[in-house]
Amino acid sequence: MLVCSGKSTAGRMLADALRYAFFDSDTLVEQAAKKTVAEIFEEAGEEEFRELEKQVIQTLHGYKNCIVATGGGAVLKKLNWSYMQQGVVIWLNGPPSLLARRVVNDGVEARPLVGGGSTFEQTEGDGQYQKTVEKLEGILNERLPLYRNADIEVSLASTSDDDAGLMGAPVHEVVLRMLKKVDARIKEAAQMREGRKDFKIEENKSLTQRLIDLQKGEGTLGNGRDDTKEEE
Ligand SMILES: Nc1ncnc2c1ncn2[C@@H]1O[C@H](COP(=O)(O)OP(=O)(O)O)[C@@H](O)[C@H]1O
Ligand SMILES: O=C(O)C1=C[C@@H](OP(=O)(O)O)[C@@H](O)[C@H](O)C1
Repeated sequence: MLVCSGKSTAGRMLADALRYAFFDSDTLVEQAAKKTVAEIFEEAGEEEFRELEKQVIQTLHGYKNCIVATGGGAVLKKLNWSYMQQGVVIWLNGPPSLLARRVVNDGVEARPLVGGGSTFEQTEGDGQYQKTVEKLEGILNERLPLYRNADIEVSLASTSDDDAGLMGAPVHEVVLRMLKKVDARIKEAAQMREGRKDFKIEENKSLTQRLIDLQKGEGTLGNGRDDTKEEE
């Protein structure tokens, strides 16, 4: 979820694959404020940006069948979590060394927290890259416990160890990883729902005995089937 993890790029492709609508919260904030994210940070400050971002996420949370790419700092507001968790939250997890390459490649100016803004001293070449890595490491350290609250974590690591892998896994691979994990999660949830529907307390062990077993750390509440019998 850090900057340049590909939330907008991969999010849009995921939405296309699912035929869902796609929203980019930074873009909606910019449209509402009629300023770029960098200008909002510069002129009104980060807190004002966070407030606008919260309003956008609040507006979007009621929508179904959509993918929302939030800004990397949306995790900072508790209220945003209550909106985001109406859906499935995906963490695109890549190391600062990788993301810094993308930031520098794009130009740091558009990313106020890592490069733009008047407080950041611009340097050339490797110095710029190194500074960006350090900045991202600092942000990641602060946010890691929050990113870990995501429902699904998708690695941005490339499987190729040549130059092509320096920018991370290609976007179609990232989208495939997201689809697989979302699919697995949906199936898991469906199985749990089925299990609950299947629950028959009158069969086999009594519910009281099952609860006693559970308290002792033995067995599960299960679905009413006799756990001691082999599957046929
Ligand atoms: N899987 C990828 N491989 C290589 N470059 C990528 C990948 N995903 C995104 N990028 C590039 O990284 C930059 C940031 O992508 P973006 O989707 O805007 O990230 P975010 O929305 O997380 O800030 C863009 O230049 C984009 O083309
Ligand atoms: O991580 C952050 O705090 C931010 C990330 C940016 O979005 P992207 O992650 O889409 O670059 C943008 O919302 C703003 O510059 C703040």
